[in-house]
Amino acid sequence: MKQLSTVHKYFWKYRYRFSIGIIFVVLSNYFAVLAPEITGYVVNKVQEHLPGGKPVHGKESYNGIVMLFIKWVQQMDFAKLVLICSITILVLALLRGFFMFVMRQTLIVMSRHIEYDMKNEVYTHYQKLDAGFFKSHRTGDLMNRIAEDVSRVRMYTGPAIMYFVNLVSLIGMCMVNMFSKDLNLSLIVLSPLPLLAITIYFVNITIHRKSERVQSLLSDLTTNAQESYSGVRVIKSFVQENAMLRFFKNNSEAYRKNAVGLAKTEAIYFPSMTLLVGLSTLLTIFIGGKMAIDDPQKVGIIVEFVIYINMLTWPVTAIGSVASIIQRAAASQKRLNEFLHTEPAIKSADSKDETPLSGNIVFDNVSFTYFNTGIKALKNFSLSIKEGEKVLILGRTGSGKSTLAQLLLRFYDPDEGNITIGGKDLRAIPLQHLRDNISFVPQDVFLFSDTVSRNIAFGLTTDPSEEKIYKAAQNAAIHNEINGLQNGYATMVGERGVTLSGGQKQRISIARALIKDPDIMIFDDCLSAVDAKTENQIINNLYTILGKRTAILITHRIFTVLKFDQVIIIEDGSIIEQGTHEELLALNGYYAELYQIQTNQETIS
Ligand SMILES: Nc1ncnc2c1ncn2[C@@H]1O[C@H](COP(=O)(O)OP(=O)(O)OP(=O)(O)O)[C@@H](O)[C@H]1O
Repeated sequence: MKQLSTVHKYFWKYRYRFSIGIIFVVLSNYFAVLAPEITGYVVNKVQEHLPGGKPVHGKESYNGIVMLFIKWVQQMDFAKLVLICSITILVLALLRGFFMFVMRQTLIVMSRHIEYDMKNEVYTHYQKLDAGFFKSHRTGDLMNRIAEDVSRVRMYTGPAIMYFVNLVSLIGMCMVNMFSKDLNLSLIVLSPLPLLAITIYFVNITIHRKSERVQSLLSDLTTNAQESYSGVRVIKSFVQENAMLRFFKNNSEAYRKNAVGLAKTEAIYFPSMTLLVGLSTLLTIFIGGKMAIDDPQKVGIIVEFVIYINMLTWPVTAIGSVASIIQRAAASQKRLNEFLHTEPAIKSADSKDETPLSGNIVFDNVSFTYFNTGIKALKNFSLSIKEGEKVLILGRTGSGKSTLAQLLLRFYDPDEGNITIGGKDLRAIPLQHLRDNISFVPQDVFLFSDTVSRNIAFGLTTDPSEEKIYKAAQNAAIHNEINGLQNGYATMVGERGVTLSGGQKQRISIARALIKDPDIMIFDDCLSAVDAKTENQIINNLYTILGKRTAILITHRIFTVLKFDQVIIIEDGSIIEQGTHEELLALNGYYAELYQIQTNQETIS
């Protein structure tokens, strides 16, 4: 419960709506409890008119408004009295219904506003967290928090609060009326209700546990099916259809068993609830009936009590569900709090310094270990890149090349040593300013489910002109292919759109970086899926585009078309060779060997 105090700020935010909602709940119940009193009164009047009926002289206590109503109608003749009472009961029901409607309109709508605010809060927090956080949390888990957990907390901020206020006010009002009329009868007929509430609470917990299990099995089944569809080519080529089918059948069987178990529990739940409610009504009729035989003047009260018991049934059954909604919401809020209290490991500098960053990048004795795997990706790494220099970074797979780029963009901070740009430590530069000034083409291409042109313009704050988009695409050697798509630049790509080849995606990703037009550019192995001819075309274009910019090109290949000021060879997180193309050839090491292999291949092809 303590966990839920985090959402109370929202109740304060929507305090007017919240207070009006509570008033509506109370009003709807107030009109509801007037009806049994009038019914009791009219039943007494009917009893008096029956052959052998006795006049009722009891000093029944009525609500103030009901007393005034009785004073007004008791002068009327019998038929008119019954008619007016019936119309009044109908009007009270309508009033109750109206206030119930506005109560839902205020409290449930408030909970939807809170849900919206919470989703925004969670989403905004996701945006602030660092790359390390996303590596150590499963995407499914993160999605669950923003969808499932927020929905469960909404159930607390809306329905649970509404049912709770409803049941407290209705039970309170009914009890006041019942106790003031007959204390003993009240205690007897109300006695099964706590038992009903406790039973429902425990059954609800069981149902919840079972449905959680069914939910998780369903999610396994869906993942299983989804992997079978997306990996269909691997499954078929390895002739594993039967094995996959067996796996699916096992998952499916576990799901079936648990779903049937849940259905059985639910099948017992509703009839037993009705039975317990029926018991209360039966008790009222039985004991009240005996009392009415001894004293016919009590008939009105008995009828009133039967109505109260029926009225109380729903709120009492709701006690159990409200308790379990609150429990679930508390568990979900705990998960949300854990995450909302996670401080981003990478914090932006508290400075407004926005002096242009154009080069002079220095890695000074930098070491970095990935905390989740313990892999030391960079070891005492030192490198100086002057403004305007073009640097080629080569090395075997896993040698630490991408880590270098990620440290420069501050996805992570080094464990030891410093990285500076223009003499300023990265940690002293506002994060947004740093990233705005660097264009990065990552190794893993990601295209959003949007049009080609919007994917290219993604990093810009204002909509660029068509010409600017075309220019970026031309420089990335993808313009003609985009024009060849059915809807050209308006073609949808990503999950919902057309299937682009790996090389096409890489080039759209390059165009996205080029259109940003910053002073520092990093290309991380972004030509791996492009054929040699297109690769040459892009490299040639880069030669012109890069101009005076500082550029780092990470790759597995040597590009002789572009003249690099420095070529760096990394091995196991440290520099093993460094110099110009000519210097490294003269060294006769890794670079020379790679150059030799590449030249031989090019000659053969
Ligand atoms: N997010 C990560 N979490 C944990 N370990 C990582 C992570 N990223 C990379 N590593 C490890 O750090 C080492 C350096 O990886 P890095 O990606 O920098 O190499 P690379 O030279 O860019 O490789 P490639 O050429 O294959 O892209 C590798 O051993 C890799 O397994």
